[in-house]
Amino acid sequence: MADSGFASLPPHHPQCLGCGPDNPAGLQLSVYRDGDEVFTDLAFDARHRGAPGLAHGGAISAACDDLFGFVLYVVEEIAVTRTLTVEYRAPVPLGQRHRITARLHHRDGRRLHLEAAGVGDDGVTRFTAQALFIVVDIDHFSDHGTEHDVHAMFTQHPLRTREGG
Ligand SMILES: CCCCCCCC(=O)SCCNC(=O)CCNC(=O)[C@H](O)C(C)(C)COP(=O)(O)OP(=O)(O)OC[C@H]1O[C@@H](n2cnc3c(N)ncnc32)[C@H](O)[C@@H]1OP(=O)(O)O
Repeated sequence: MADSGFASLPPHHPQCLGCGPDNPAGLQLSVYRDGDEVFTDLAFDARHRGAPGLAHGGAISAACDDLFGFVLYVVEEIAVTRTLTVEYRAPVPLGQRHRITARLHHRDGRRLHLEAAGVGDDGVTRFTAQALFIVVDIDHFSDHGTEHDVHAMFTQHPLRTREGG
């Protein structure tokens, strides 16, 4: 459970693999904003198992990728992942809570350089991640989702489109 006093951020959409509350196969991240950073408190469970007792690297990567998608609320742009690098520094035990924090490192035109770290309640940093997101406009999504779903995703969110300002 996150500390009170931080702004809760809405999921990208209800079925999102990372943060959708209606996706039973998802991570169901609850994400908060703390100034220019976003964070989530996550304990991987049996659905995310890799080696016995340990979280799968793909699940850790998915958590980082989705959390980076919440930095967009800070940047106030729509962007998508072009590259994602995860450094697995130590095994992540199932059931052990980690706080994953993400932020914009710097921006270069359409390129958003992002960084994240996952730190256990015991203070151990078990993974870090860097990503390059590229700013896109809403048309990026409209070829694949229904018009209704795409507009619902963005009208609920304080994200600006490149065209919309
Ligand atoms: C609403 C948000 C939800 C968030 C959910 C969580 C995040 C996600 O999982 S998003 C889903 C996964 N990602 C995707 O599906 C993206 C798929 N890729 C694409 O659609 C395209 O490659 C896309 C849109 C990223 C970029 O394509 P395009 O718009 O043609 O850009 P492109 O011209 O190739 O590159 C844009 C700029 O980035 C630069 N660039 C591209 N790749 C790199 C790279 N690896 N390193 C450095 N620079 C790069 C280019 O040189 C270019 O620079 P400039 O503007 O100065 O010329």
